Amino acid sequence: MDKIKIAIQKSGRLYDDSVKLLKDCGIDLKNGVNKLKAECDNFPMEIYFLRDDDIPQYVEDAVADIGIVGENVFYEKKKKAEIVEQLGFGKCRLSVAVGRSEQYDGVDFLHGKKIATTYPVLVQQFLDKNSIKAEIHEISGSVEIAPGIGLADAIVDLVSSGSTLFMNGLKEVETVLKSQAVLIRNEQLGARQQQLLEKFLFRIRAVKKARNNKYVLLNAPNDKLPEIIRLLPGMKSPTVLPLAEAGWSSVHSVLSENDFWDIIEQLKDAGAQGILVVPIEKMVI
Ligand SMILES: Nc1ncnc2c1ncn2[C@@H]1O[C@H](COP(=O)(O)OP(=O)(O)OP(=O)(O)O)[C@@H](O)[C@H]1O
Ligand SMILES: O=P(O)(O)OC[C@H]1O[C@H](OP(=O)(O)OP(=O)(O)O)[C@H](O)[C@@H]1O
Ligand SMILES: [Mg+2]
Repeated sequence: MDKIKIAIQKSGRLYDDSVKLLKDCGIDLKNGVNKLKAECDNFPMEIYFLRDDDIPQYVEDAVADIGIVGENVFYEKKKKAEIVEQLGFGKCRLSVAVGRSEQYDGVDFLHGKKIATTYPVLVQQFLDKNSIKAEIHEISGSVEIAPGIGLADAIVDLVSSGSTLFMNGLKEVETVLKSQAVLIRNEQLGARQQQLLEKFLFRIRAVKKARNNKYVLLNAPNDKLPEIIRLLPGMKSPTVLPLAEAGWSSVHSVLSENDFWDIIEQLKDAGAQGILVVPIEKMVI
């Protein structure tokens, strides 16, 4: 086959960001409503829409060459596939939670307790690592309700804002795993699929870099330029262009999202004016 086959979630937390990533990579998928398979005009890729739990198995079996799935599911399923890239979305953590009124003072609390979860493998690993013996009660959803209805003493489930725990009278007490969406690949890709994966990865990295950076334009009096340039890393070094008004320049540069607010404040203090911040669509270094 001359195409690379990718499996993504059919609907749920990862669907929108997975489709957006493909689109930002310039891959136009033509999917009719409710279709479980999509093709693309402008990249040799076929897209399968699946339950996220099934994606690692499909990738191990080479039904799909690559897939997008949460690390939580990837490590729970223990299938033969390889993580190739962290994708920066679907960020959450797999955590232990107990009733808000419980007096929790360490993992020993879990000794002899009943723990409800959708992640028995990861929970067992966590218990073994901490030498805790507890009973794991596997359920397939609505885990947060378990302590309230007497089904379990604690739960292990995904948390991001914490509002589901809060609404169910629970508190988060331990982190079992930090997770985000990852791109996984079959371990024995054919030469053509490997080549297409590398092309796709090149685009993903350009999109990720662009998302993590901003393009900054500002005006500055020429006598302040040395200090302002010192604050700006740029891809190589900042661009400096003269303004129509004598004695002033326009400075252009790229700033990482993480350092952004700190550096903007310092730029203002150093005499920068009219600071504009613009999103970057793609970034290739
Ligand atoms: N609250 C959250 N915030 C961010 N990411 C999350 C959150 N909850 C889950 N995720 C991530 O998104 C993945 C899919 O979550 P979702 O709740 O859609 O799964 P699901 O109900 O099992 O879906 P499916 O129908 O495909 O089996 C999770 O495995 C996890 O990696
Ligand atoms: O900490 P929070 O921001 O509240 O998020 C946590 C919730 O999000 C996920 O469920 P989701 O809403 O995806 O529904 P699901 O249980 O049907 O998968 C997860 O299973 C938690 O229940
Ligand atoms: Mg699922």
